[in-house]
Amino acid sequence: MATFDLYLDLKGIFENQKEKAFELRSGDQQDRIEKLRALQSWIRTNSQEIRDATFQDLGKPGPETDLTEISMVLGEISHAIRHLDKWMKPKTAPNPIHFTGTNAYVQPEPKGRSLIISPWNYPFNLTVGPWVSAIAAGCTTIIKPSEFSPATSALIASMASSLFSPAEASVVLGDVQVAKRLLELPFDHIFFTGSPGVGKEVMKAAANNLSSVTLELGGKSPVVVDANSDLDKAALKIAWGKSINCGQTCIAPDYVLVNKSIESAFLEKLAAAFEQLLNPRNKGIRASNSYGRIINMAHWNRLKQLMDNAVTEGAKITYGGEGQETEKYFAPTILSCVDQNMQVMNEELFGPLLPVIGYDDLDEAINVINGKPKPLALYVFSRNRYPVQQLAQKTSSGALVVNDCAAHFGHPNLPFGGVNNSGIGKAHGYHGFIAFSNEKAVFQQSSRIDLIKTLYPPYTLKKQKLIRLFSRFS
Ligand SMILES: NC(=O)c1ccc[n+]([C@@H]2O[C@H](COP(=O)([O-])OP(=O)(O)OC[C@H]3O[C@@H](n4cnc5c(N)ncnc54)[C@H](O)[C@@H]3O)[C@@H](O)[C@H]2O)c1
Repeated sequence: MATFDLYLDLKGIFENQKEKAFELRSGDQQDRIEKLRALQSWIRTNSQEIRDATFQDLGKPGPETDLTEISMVLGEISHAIRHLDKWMKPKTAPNPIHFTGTNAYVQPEPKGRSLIISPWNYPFNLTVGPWVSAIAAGCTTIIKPSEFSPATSALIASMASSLFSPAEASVVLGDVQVAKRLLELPFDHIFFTGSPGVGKEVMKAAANNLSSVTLELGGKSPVVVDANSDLDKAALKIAWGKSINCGQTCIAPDYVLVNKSIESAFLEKLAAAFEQLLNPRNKGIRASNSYGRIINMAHWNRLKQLMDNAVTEGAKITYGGEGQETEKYFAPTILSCVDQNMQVMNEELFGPLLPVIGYDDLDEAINVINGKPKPLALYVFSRNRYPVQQLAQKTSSGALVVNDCAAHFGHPNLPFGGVNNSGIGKAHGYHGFIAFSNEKAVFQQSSRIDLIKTLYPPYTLKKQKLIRLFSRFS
């Protein structure tokens, strides 16, 4: 397979996958497992190249790449290999009484030709992860990774070309224009990971062909810290969730709502937690080899402007606040005295800024959360059941995580995804497999007992009684 550049014939690449997509419908489990094993082996052999590429793109520390990019994808692959047999099997649909004698089951079949469009923040994980699901489901794939993480995107292109024919998997390198042109094609499924704004564009384009979509989007994921919580643990976990990839994580804690009775203690512990994680030898976080960089100057400037704007409007920087432009270094920064109307509370931060707002009553915190679009994740730290139950009942989010941050991403059996503005559809494990599969309903009438036939016209009195009887069992 060759790597494709900007203005090559995208339609040609798409057409070239038609026959293969048909061939893959045969549902050869062993064939899919062999492909997954080949991918697994390539990743294991080339893990240093992956580390180098993500370092080049985002200054990601090697161990962070191991944890959040490589091991996540390897986990996704081994989980798929282990469970593919079960996933591919038809699932019996139990018969109600009037279907007695029929055979009904759900047979997952590959949707066909799929498109994966991915972002720059976890450029390996969020491109190859969905691709694993597409392979497991038996789809062909065109992949458009982000233009803002060029080293990792190029590496993925070379991985694809060494493992697959272009008829099965093609990586198209390019920008928004390329993505838009790809979206004109009648894919059977589009798996998009990115911002809610672009997600809307993707869904509009998909509507022209009625292509199904999985939209893995972003937003503002809140954290609620209850008065009765383990503050040291909460601070450490929030600081970790925010410092990984410099906060450029879709499920990073975006802002914290903390009970006012513990607000000042929490602010101190949060600052101490950042120090513990990123500055243990007191040489400054900038010198830390455990902290990455902002993707580009446009995002660095966006974050600086957000921080300056908050300060101008009365927020206080209680920790951090410094940066270094040429290195694209931006310190983890805690903002207090934050107001709901500030810009930092009204757009996804996607960086190391962390506004902290005190609340008196849990309902106040719930109202803040419900005043914004439904988040991808909602975190709550508490020793009590009551606040957790209240948040579970009164708010909606892609995930509810209690006493931890971001850890749910790695759970192989949980669906990963948002709700409305934070996403449509789910990823990971079985849920990813299903995203790329059509759950075909198969219904086979019995040649011996056919109760359905007894309901056909003419509607004699006896048949009317029978219909009424059956409707009681429906
Ligand atoms: N839910 C998740 O799993 C998840 C994971 C990571 C990031 N995100 C979200 O992604 C966003 C950050 O990533 P980003 O800046 O790369 O997102 P983005 O939406 O700007 O870009 C994502 C991809 O879409 C392409 N694209 C951009 N504009 C397009 C358009 N008009 N039409 C078609 N394609 C277009 C880009 O080239 C890129 O490949 C954040 O909002 C973050 O929360 C979500």
